[in-house]
Amino acid sequence: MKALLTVIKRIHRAAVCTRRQLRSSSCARRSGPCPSPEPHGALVTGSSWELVQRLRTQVEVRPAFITEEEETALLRELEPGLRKKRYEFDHWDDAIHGYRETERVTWAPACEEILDRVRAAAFPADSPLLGPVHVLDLDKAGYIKPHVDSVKFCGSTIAGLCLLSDSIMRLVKEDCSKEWLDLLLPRRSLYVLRDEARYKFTHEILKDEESVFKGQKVPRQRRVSVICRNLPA
Ligand SMILES: O=C(O)CCC(=O)C(=O)O
Ligand SMILES: [Fe+2]
Ligand SMILES: [Mn+2]
Repeated sequence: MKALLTVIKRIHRAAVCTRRQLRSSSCARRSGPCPSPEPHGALVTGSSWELVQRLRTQVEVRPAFITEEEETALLRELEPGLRKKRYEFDHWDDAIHGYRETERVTWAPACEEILDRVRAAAFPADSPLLGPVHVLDLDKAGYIKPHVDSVKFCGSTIAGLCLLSDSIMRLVKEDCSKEWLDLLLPRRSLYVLRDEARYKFTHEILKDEESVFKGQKVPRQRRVSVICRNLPA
Protein backbone atom coordinates (compact mmCIF):
# COMPACT_ATOMS: atom_id res chain seq x y z
CA MET A 1 0.00 0.00 0.00
CA LYS A 2 2.81 2.38 0.93
CA ALA A 3 4.60 1.75 -2.36
CA LEU A 4 1.41 2.42 -4.30
CA LEU A 5 0.79 5.71 -2.56
CA THR A 6 4.33 6.70 -3.45
CA VAL A 7 3.49 6.29 -7.13
CA ILE A 8 0.56 8.65 -6.74
CA LYS A 9 2.73 11.20 -4.95
CA ARG A 10 5.14 10.98 -7.89
CA ILE A 11 2.32 11.57 -10.35
CA HIS A 12 1.48 14.72 -8.43
CA ARG A 13 5.09 15.84 -8.15
CA ALA A 14 5.48 15.65 -11.93
CA ALA A 15 2.43 17.85 -12.13
CA VAL A 16 4.01 20.63 -10.13
CA CYS A 17 7.06 20.75 -12.40
CA THR A 18 4.77 21.19 -15.35
CA ARG A 19 3.06 24.13 -13.70
CA ARG A 20 6.39 25.88 -13.25
CA GLN A 21 7.15 25.37 -16.92
CA LEU A 22 3.73 26.71 -17.79
CA ARG A 23 4.25 29.89 -15.82
CA SER A 24 7.38 30.70 -17.81
CA SER A 25 5.73 29.93 -21.15
CA SER A 26 5.96 32.76 -23.66
CA CYS A 27 2.97 31.62 -25.69
CA ALA A 28 0.06 33.95 -26.43
CA ARG A 29 -2.87 34.27 -24.03
CA ARG A 30 -5.97 32.13 -23.97
CA SER A 31 -8.42 33.05 -26.72
CA GLY A 32 -12.22 32.90 -26.71
CA PRO A 33 -14.24 29.75 -27.43
CA CYS A 34 -14.77 28.55 -30.98
CA PRO A 35 -18.00 29.83 -32.50
CA SER A 36 -18.76 26.67 -34.48
CA PRO A 37 -20.78 23.77 -33.09
CA GLU A 38 -18.78 20.93 -31.54
CA PRO A 39 -18.35 17.94 -33.82
CA HIS A 40 -18.31 15.32 -31.06
CA GLY A 41 -21.19 16.07 -28.87
CA ALA A 42 -22.25 18.85 -26.57
CA LEU A 43 -19.71 17.95 -23.90
CA VAL A 44 -16.50 19.24 -25.48
CA THR A 45 -15.71 22.78 -26.56
CA GLY A 46 -12.43 24.50 -27.32
CA SER A 47 -10.33 27.29 -28.75
CA SER A 48 -11.04 26.20 -32.33
CA TRP A 49 -13.19 23.79 -34.25
CA GLU A 50 -10.03 22.35 -35.82
CA LEU A 51 -8.53 21.51 -32.44
CA VAL A 52 -11.70 19.85 -31.16
CA GLN A 53 -11.79 17.89 -34.41
CA ARG A 54 -8.13 16.91 -34.29
CA LEU A 55 -8.40 15.56 -30.76
CA ARG A 56 -11.74 13.83 -31.18
CA THR A 57 -10.31 10.30 -30.92
CA GLN A 58 -8.06 11.30 -28.02
CA VAL A 59 -10.62 13.01 -25.80
CA GLU A 60 -13.78 11.08 -25.03
CA VAL A 61 -16.62 11.89 -22.65
CA ARG A 62 -19.27 9.22 -22.24
CA PRO A 63 -22.22 10.50 -20.23
CA ALA A 64 -24.23 8.04 -18.11
CA PHE A 65 -21.48 5.43 -18.34
CA ILE A 66 -22.68 4.03 -15.02
CA THR A 67 -26.14 3.89 -13.47
CA GLU A 68 -27.17 5.45 -10.15
CA GLU A 69 -27.07 1.96 -8.62
CA GLU A 70 -23.51 1.42 -9.85
CA GLU A 71 -22.45 4.80 -8.49
CA THR A 72 -23.92 3.80 -5.12
CA ALA A 73 -22.10 0.45 -5.22
CA LEU A 74 -18.75 2.14 -5.89
CA LEU A 75 -19.28 4.70 -3.13
CA ARG A 76 -20.40 2.05 -0.67
CA GLU A 77 -17.09 0.33 -1.24
CA LEU A 78 -14.98 3.50 -1.11
CA GLU A 79 -16.58 5.66 1.59
CA PRO A 80 -15.40 3.74 4.70
CA GLY A 81 -11.73 4.06 3.69
CA LEU A 82 -12.05 7.67 2.52
CA ARG A 83 -13.86 8.76 5.66
CA LYS A 84 -10.82 7.82 7.74
CA LYS A 85 -8.71 10.41 5.91
CA ARG A 86 -8.68 14.15 6.13
CA TYR A 87 -8.91 16.46 3.12
CA GLU A 88 -5.56 18.12 2.46
CA PHE A 89 -5.73 21.86 1.83
CA ASP A 90 -2.53 23.36 3.05
CA HIS A 91 0.27 22.06 0.86
CA TRP A 92 0.83 25.08 -1.38
CA ASP A 93 2.93 23.13 -3.89
CA ASP A 94 0.52 20.23 -4.44
CA ALA A 95 -1.09 19.85 -7.85
CA ILE A 96 -4.35 19.09 -6.07
CA HIS A 97 -6.03 21.27 -3.46
CA GLY A 98 -8.69 20.01 -1.02
CA TYR A 99 -8.46 16.30 -1.59
CA ARG A 100 -8.02 12.91 -0.06
CA GLU A 101 -7.07 9.85 -2.04
CA THR A 102 -6.49 6.16 -1.98
CA GLU A 103 -6.04 3.29 -4.35
CA ARG A 104 -7.47 -0.14 -4.54
CA VAL A 105 -6.34 -3.38 -6.17
CA THR A 106 -9.21 -5.70 -5.28
CA TRP A 107 -12.86 -4.77 -5.55
CA ALA A 108 -16.20 -6.39 -4.75
CA PRO A 109 -17.56 -8.27 -7.80
CA ALA A 110 -20.17 -5.61 -8.64
CA CYS A 111 -17.46 -2.93 -8.76
CA GLU A 112 -14.99 -5.15 -10.61
CA GLU A 113 -17.61 -5.57 -13.31
CA ILE A 114 -17.90 -1.78 -13.71
CA LEU A 115 -14.12 -1.43 -13.87
CA ASP A 116 -13.91 -4.15 -16.52
CA ARG A 117 -16.31 -2.09 -18.60
CA VAL A 118 -14.11 0.98 -18.13
CA ARG A 119 -11.02 -0.99 -19.16
CA ALA A 120 -12.74 -2.42 -22.22
CA ALA A 121 -13.94 1.04 -23.28
CA ALA A 122 -10.64 2.83 -22.72
CA PHE A 123 -7.66 0.58 -23.33
CA PRO A 124 -6.54 -1.67 -26.17
CA ALA A 125 -6.98 -5.35 -25.20
CA ASP A 126 -3.22 -5.99 -24.99
CA SER A 127 -2.28 -2.89 -22.98
CA PRO A 128 -0.76 -3.71 -19.57
CA LEU A 129 -2.55 -1.70 -16.88
CA LEU A 130 -1.40 -0.14 -13.65
CA GLY A 131 -2.74 -2.64 -11.07
CA PRO A 132 -4.08 -0.26 -8.45
CA VAL A 133 -7.04 1.94 -9.37
CA HIS A 134 -6.61 5.52 -8.15
CA VAL A 135 -9.45 7.07 -6.18
CA LEU A 136 -9.46 10.84 -5.73
CA ASP A 137 -11.99 12.55 -3.48
CA LEU A 138 -12.19 16.32 -4.06
CA ASP A 139 -13.93 18.43 -1.46
CA LYS A 140 -16.57 20.87 -2.76
CA ALA A 141 -13.90 23.57 -2.43
CA GLY A 142 -11.19 21.34 -3.91
CA TYR A 143 -9.70 21.57 -7.39
CA ILE A 144 -6.92 20.15 -9.53
CA LYS A 145 -4.32 22.52 -10.94
CA PRO A 146 -2.95 22.11 -14.49
CA HIS A 147 -0.54 19.21 -14.75
CA VAL A 148 0.59 16.34 -16.95
CA ASP A 149 0.60 12.92 -15.29
CA SER A 150 4.04 11.42 -14.79
CA VAL A 151 5.29 9.83 -18.02
CA LYS A 152 7.56 7.61 -15.99
CA PHE A 153 4.76 5.91 -14.08
CA CYS A 154 1.72 6.12 -16.38
CA GLY A 155 1.21 5.19 -20.02
CA SER A 156 -0.65 6.74 -22.92
CA THR A 157 -4.21 6.51 -21.59
CA ILE A 158 -6.07 7.86 -18.56
CA ALA A 159 -9.69 6.84 -17.94
CA GLY A 160 -11.77 8.34 -15.12
CA LEU A 161 -15.24 7.69 -13.77
CA CYS A 162 -16.83 10.78 -12.24
CA LEU A 163 -19.00 10.30 -9.16
CA LEU A 164 -21.17 12.67 -7.11
CA SER A 165 -20.69 15.89 -9.10
CA ASP A 166 -20.57 17.41 -12.55
CA SER A 167 -17.28 19.17 -13.24
CA ILE A 168 -15.24 20.88 -15.93
CA MET A 169 -11.93 19.42 -17.06
CA ARG A 170 -9.74 21.89 -18.95
CA LEU A 171 -6.97 20.78 -21.29
CA VAL A 172 -4.37 23.38 -22.29
CA LYS A 173 -1.56 22.81 -24.80
CA GLU A 174 1.62 22.81 -22.79
CA ASP A 175 3.67 24.94 -25.18
CA CYS A 176 0.82 27.16 -26.41
CA SER A 177 -1.85 28.09 -23.89
CA LYS A 178 -4.17 29.62 -26.49
CA GLU A 179 -4.98 26.07 -27.61
CA TRP A 180 -7.46 24.58 -25.13
CA LEU A 181 -10.45 22.30 -24.69
CA ASP A 182 -13.09 22.32 -21.96
CA LEU A 183 -14.85 19.04 -21.18
CA LEU A 184 -18.14 18.94 -19.33
CA LEU A 185 -17.88 15.81 -17.20
CA PRO A 186 -21.36 14.99 -15.96
CA ARG A 187 -21.85 12.99 -12.79
CA ARG A 188 -21.59 9.25 -13.67
CA SER A 189 -19.70 9.91 -16.90
CA LEU A 190 -16.46 8.31 -18.05
CA TYR A 191 -13.74 10.40 -19.65
CA VAL A 192 -10.70 9.10 -21.52
CA LEU A 193 -7.56 11.05 -22.43
CA ARG A 194 -5.12 9.48 -24.86
CA ASP A 195 -1.83 10.18 -26.62
CA GLU A 196 -1.33 13.86 -27.54
CA ALA A 197 -4.21 14.95 -25.29
CA ARG A 198 -2.56 13.13 -22.41
CA TYR A 199 1.09 14.04 -23.12
CA LYS A 200 1.01 17.49 -24.76
CA PHE A 201 -1.86 19.08 -22.87
CA THR A 202 -2.15 19.80 -19.18
CA HIS A 203 -5.41 18.77 -17.54
CA GLU A 204 -7.12 20.34 -14.55
CA ILE A 205 -10.48 20.26 -12.74
CA LEU A 206 -11.85 23.76 -12.24
CA LYS A 207 -12.80 25.10 -8.83
CA ASP A 208 -16.45 25.87 -8.17
CA GLU A 209 -16.07 29.63 -8.79
CA GLU A 210 -14.62 28.98 -12.27
CA SER A 211 -16.83 26.04 -13.17
CA VAL A 212 -18.60 27.43 -16.23
CA PHE A 213 -19.23 25.59 -19.51
CA LYS A 214 -20.27 27.54 -22.60
CA GLY A 215 -21.48 30.37 -20.39
CA GLN A 216 -23.48 28.10 -18.06
CA LYS A 217 -22.53 27.68 -14.42
CA VAL A 218 -21.77 24.04 -13.56
CA PRO A 219 -21.96 23.87 -9.76
CA ARG A 220 -19.21 21.77 -8.23
CA GLN A 221 -20.09 19.50 -5.33
CA ARG A 222 -17.83 17.02 -3.63
CA ARG A 223 -16.47 14.86 -6.48
CA VAL A 224 -14.99 11.38 -6.36
CA SER A 225 -13.09 10.08 -9.39
CA VAL A 226 -12.03 6.49 -10.02
CA ILE A 227 -9.10 6.51 -12.41
CA CYS A 228 -7.59 3.65 -14.42
CA ARG A 229 -4.24 4.02 -16.14
CA ASN A 230 -2.01 1.85 -18.27
CA LEU A 231 1.71 1.32 -17.83
CA PRO A 232 4.29 3.17 -19.92
CA ALA A 233 5.24 1.25 -23.09
O1 LIG B 1 -9.97 13.49 -10.81
C1 LIG B 1 -9.70 13.33 -11.99
O2 LIG B 1 -10.55 13.00 -12.82
C2 LIG B 1 -8.29 13.55 -12.50
C3 LIG B 1 -7.24 13.34 -11.45
C4 LIG B 1 -5.86 13.64 -11.94
O3 LIG B 1 -5.67 14.42 -12.84
C5 LIG B 1 -4.69 12.98 -11.34
O4 LIG B 1 -4.79 12.34 -10.29
O5 LIG B 1 -3.60 13.05 -11.95
FE1 LIG C 1 -3.81 13.93 -13.71
MN1 LIG D 1 0.24 16.77 0.24
